[in-house]
Amino acid sequence: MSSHTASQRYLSTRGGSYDFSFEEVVLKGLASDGGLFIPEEIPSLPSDWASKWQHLSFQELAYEIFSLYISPAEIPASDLKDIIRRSYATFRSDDVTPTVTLDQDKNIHLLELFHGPTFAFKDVALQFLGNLFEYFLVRRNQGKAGRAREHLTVIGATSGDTGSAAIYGLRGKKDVSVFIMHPHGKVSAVQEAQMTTVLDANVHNLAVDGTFDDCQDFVKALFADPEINKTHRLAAVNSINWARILAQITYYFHSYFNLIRQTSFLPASTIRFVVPTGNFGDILAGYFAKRMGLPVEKLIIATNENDILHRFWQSGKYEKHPVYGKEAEGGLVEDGVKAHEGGVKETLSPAMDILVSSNFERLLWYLSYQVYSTSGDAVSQRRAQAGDHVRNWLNELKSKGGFGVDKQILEAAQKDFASYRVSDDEVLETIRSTFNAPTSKQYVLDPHSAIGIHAALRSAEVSKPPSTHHISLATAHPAKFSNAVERALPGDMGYFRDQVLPAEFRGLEDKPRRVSHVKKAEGWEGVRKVVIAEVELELQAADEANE
Ligand SMILES: Cc1ncc(COP(=O)(O)O)c(C=O)c1O
Ligand SMILES: N[C@@H](CCOP(=O)(O)O)C(=O)O
Repeated sequence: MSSHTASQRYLSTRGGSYDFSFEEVVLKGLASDGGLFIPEEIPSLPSDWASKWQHLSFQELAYEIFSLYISPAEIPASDLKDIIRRSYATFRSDDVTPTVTLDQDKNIHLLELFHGPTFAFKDVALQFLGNLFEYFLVRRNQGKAGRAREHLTVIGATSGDTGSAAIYGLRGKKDVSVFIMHPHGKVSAVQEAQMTTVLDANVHNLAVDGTFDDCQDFVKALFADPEINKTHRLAAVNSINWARILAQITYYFHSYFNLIRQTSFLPASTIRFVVPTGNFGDILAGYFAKRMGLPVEKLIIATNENDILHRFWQSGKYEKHPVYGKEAEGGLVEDGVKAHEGGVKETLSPAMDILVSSNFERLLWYLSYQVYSTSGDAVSQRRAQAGDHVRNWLNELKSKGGFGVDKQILEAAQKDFASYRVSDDEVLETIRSTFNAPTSKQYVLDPHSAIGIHAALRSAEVSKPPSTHHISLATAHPAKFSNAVERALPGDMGYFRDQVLPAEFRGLEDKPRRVSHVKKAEGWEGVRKVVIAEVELELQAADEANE
């Protein structure tokens, strides 16, 4: 236990109960039983939240929301406000995450989440997490020198956006080394350049032969490895880290209030958030907002052709078996289950080319708690039972490649969420039609945001009442994925270069880079070797600087 009074206790989705503070959960990332941390209680909103919060800035709203989860005994109010202020001072929009209306007749809006330093929604959480790590380390290292100082070894997996956002959130920070694994050759050219052109000594890029899921598995293997955990304090920047989810809750509230201020939306109207989904972290923050009391009718999961979540919402079966023609045929077969490489399809929305969505485990816990709880049982027993269910499902996923849930679990999931699967052709068509629509003023969508808009339009066709407002999350700037934009708008690339391409991206790809290559055969142990060696070099350099 830390010396700071815990805001609330955290549980592991796999049944463990931990007396950890917010600080410990943020620094640990993953529970030692392999589960993800979840807060014991989802706090309810204060009764006057709607009137009291409606005119708050993004930063003020973040403070109110975070304060429901973090007690001032853990982070004093003035310190939390300062962390929030510094985290969002790096954004190019004063509103941090503005909401714009794309189609007034159909009530389709876009929540623009790409105004941070790396032009992707990940900045909202990772600017905050970088400053949180720094805050905790400064506090822990007061009066300590040399090797007695606590050092964080941050390990992350990325399909392109988390990596650059984490690197920009942590570059140059004292007592932190950051190692980011990306699937070699499978991120966009701009994403790769964003990550590998950062040459700060504490930043390490690893290009791994394999898929994003392999990188994510390597992260989990390192967290479970007793050897590295004996000598290194590992920390997570992926959305397995609870602080990532917490930070993302703010923009659901902020957008709701923006909608009320900017449009004909009345608090009594119906609202749906549409979220392009891969690892299920972004939409899980929406689920927390809804459970806290934000009046959201449904959360819409929008997947690309890697549609494990969409298939689950249709069938109650969560299966990673490949269903994609040629790639599937080329896949490996283990116990009748085709392994990853064949299961992931490379699409025009590469950041969502994910087979297994890590945060889905958190939702499963809540569904299981809701459905299987017996009212007579003690709360601790009910929590443990939910953890047992999740552990069994996850074991089946590992051993058999999938699992199925009972009808009641599926129905509970369908109550809060609906899903759509969007193909590459539909992505291109949506970028094109949005650009050409008279109402949307040549708006250029990135392919991930186009997946959201396509799903929003389909949901709008069937929504009752027809006045339902859809807020679709624009998760990245189109310049990060110019390949898809170029295919959708071949005649308008001059416009794209002159009007859309940010100055920050011009010349980026020509800058010097640093990246190590991890070959397939080296596996996660190969990554461990690189991490241990490079952290030691950094620590030696710090020793020499202090002599
Ligand atoms: C641009 C973009 N859109 C959508 C997603 C999906 O978000 P999540 O993984 O939180 O579901 C990601 C990455 O995860 C992304 O980088
Ligand atoms: N799309 C992500 C994949 C990692 O997801 P995370 O939200 O769990 O960090 C990326 O761009 O890296």
